[in-house]
Amino acid sequence: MSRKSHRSDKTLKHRKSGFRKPKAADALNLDQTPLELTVESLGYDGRGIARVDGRACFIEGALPGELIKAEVVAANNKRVEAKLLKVLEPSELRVNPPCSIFQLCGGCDLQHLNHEGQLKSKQASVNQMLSRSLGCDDIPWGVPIVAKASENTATGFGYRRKIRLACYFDRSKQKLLVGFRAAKSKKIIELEECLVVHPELQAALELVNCTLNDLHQNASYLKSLQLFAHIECIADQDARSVCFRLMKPIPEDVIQDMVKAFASAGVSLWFRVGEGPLTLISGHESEYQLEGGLKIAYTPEDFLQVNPSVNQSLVSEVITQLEITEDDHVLDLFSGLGNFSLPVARVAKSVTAVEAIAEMVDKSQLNAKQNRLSNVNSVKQDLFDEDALGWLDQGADKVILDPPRAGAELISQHIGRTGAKKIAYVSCNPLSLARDSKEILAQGYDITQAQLIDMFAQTSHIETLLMFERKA
Ligand SMILES: C[S@@+](CC[C@H](N)C(=O)[O-])C[C@H]1O[C@@H](n2cnc3c(N)ncnc32)[C@H](O)[C@@H]1O
Repeated sequence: MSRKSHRSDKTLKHRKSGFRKPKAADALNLDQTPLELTVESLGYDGRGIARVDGRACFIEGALPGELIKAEVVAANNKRVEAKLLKVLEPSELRVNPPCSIFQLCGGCDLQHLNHEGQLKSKQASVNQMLSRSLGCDDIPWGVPIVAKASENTATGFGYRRKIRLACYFDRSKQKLLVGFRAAKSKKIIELEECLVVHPELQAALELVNCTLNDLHQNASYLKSLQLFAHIECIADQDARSVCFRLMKPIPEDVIQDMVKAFASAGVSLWFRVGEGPLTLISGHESEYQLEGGLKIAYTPEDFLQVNPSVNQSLVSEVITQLEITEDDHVLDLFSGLGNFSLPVARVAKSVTAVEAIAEMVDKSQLNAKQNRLSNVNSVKQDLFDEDALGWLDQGADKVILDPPRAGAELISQHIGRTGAKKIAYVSCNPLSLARDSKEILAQGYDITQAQLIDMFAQTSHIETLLMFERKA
């Protein structure tokens, strides 16, 4: 390809994304590029933000307080995108990323910032979004919710209990490549070691890699490997399981060899073939434990909070902050397998757990039964549907909201109908949290505390707990 045609491809790319390749003489005065910039803050996507000609300039890999040299790669009237060329004056919070594939892998994007800096920057980012949406600058921040100090997860590594691995059969190497997708690409980064995964999950990962490529090298086996779409691995101190998503069925002798290898390592084996059912091939359904001996059974495709130690701290914090008493009826919305409902039911008079996925509703009810809790009522309901408002009208003393990234807009607009004194909102998306908080305040509540939750250390993902109390 000639240099000319290469350039025109790039221009097209910028037009498609809403950005254009800036010209040297435009308002940005880009004949000065590379630019020297002072980074002001960290965006909620983990990129440093500086100002260029009054516009926000986003720079991957740059940290607040740093003086950097950067080259503009795209711009429009409101924003500029720049590539980091050199850090001239590093932040004192900058560290060498310990992972050898940090630059390639799309998994962690904040390993160059120390753990304390990650918490501070994430809090500043949520604070800015809430302040803007609510028109106030006095959000009452409490201490972040972190892993228990006694566990090795306190440093923000070795915590993750669930990952999805992509698969691709490389014909030239006659090998199944298993790993994470590269940043902004479909390329698979082969994964031998991942520093954020739980040690038990690391062991399961090694088993997957070795087993698949070492079982046989004959043509029929290699053909089977081409049918692997992706793999879910779940493991922590309580259980280990691996679920293979297959495009088509694979031969019985291959399955039997996999069963032997996984059974001898104590890992439960699951398959889902095409759109068929999730099937336990060998081993048993897993469960994780919460304080007080509570056991929550799950299958590999169920939603699980990824960081078990931080999850335990979060569950305890929600119960404490809600000040649940034995007289309380609690509404747990977006309740999953009962991660909050079950520990809350130990203290409260009753819990209504509402969740959209039928399998999880059934498991939540079963989990309650197996933990001898008779005061949990698990119901199936799409909480984005107007019908859901009927559950609010039944009333509650306390409410837990733990929605997916889209948030809980409809519920927030009508939350006052519950008459609840206190609400705990657990959010994995600061944007929908800021939007929904405005609705909750309009329903007659105040924010009494905000806490950052250290659920996703080393990555830019942000989890927040916001507590609301009904105005007197
Ligand atoms: C962030 S998870 C929280 C689950 C649970 N509270 C926990 O701690 O494990 C969000 C849950 O909301 C459920 N969900 C997603 N969309 C929903 C909807 N429209 N209505 C009800 N539940 C929904 C998901 O299936 C998932 O279980």
